[in-house]
Amino acid sequence: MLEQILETKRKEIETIILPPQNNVKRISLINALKHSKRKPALIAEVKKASPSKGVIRPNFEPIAIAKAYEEAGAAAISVLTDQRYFEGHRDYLIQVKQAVQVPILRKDFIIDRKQIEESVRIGADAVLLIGEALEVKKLYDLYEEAYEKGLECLVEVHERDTLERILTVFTPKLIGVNNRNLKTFQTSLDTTKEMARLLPKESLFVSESGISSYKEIQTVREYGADAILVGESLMKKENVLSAVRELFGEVNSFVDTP
Ligand SMILES: O=C(O)c1ccccc1NCC(=O)[C@H](O)[C@H](O)COP(=O)(O)O
Repeated sequence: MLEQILETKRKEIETIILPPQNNVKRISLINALKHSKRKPALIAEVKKASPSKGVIRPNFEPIAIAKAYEEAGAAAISVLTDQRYFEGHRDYLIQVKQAVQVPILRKDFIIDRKQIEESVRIGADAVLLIGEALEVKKLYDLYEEAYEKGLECLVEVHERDTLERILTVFTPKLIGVNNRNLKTFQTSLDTTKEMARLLPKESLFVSESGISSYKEIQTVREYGADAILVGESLMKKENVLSAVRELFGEVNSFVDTP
């Protein structure tokens, strides 16, 4: 599946028309995660659909969702901008950035400098770089390019080998361990557990995907996660504000009937 997505991206890059520079105040994702009141800090995802689940949220209103996430105490918001597989759009990120004060992560398949420039112009604060999608040298070049342009990077890994390869070249400031197997789409928090002990102490650590309960939050916290990235389980709930509170064990999910 990843190869299929990347093939689509390679073709799309040719067609990207860079929008004019959007004058926005850049906010540090890393600082927001470090200083979050919620522990682990929450990166809440604006996600309409996915290759594994199809449409998750038919009634999709990115601005309203983002504002609710912010009100619920999310430290940052992740916006999927891939159109083909996630029904996202770069315009959603532009709109969300204007509507909230928390940092915005552009969640897409970044494989080229042109996408970094595009991310700057649409107002992203950080971009995702996926270890399995890039040669380490290329990943490092994009990482440097992003930082030079004022963006931070979440360097995501799914497999131990990928992490080990990256760490021979550099130490990312922010590392995401993705619990989703890219071949089967199954999620397992064991991935977080297994990778946690390999992570450099100086990197901030995000556990991504497949988190849907307070118990699971406690589990990844025990494994050492500083932050979590959650999409589907929040997007499936009509009221995302109370969905965040439920996820963090603050309100009961049961509604009493008379
Ligand atoms: O979500 C998918 O099905 C997917 C499939 C293939 C590549 C990436 C995919 N998701 C991107 C993400 O990493 C997630 O949207 C993010 O971590 C949130 O995960 P979840 O809470 O499970 O929606």
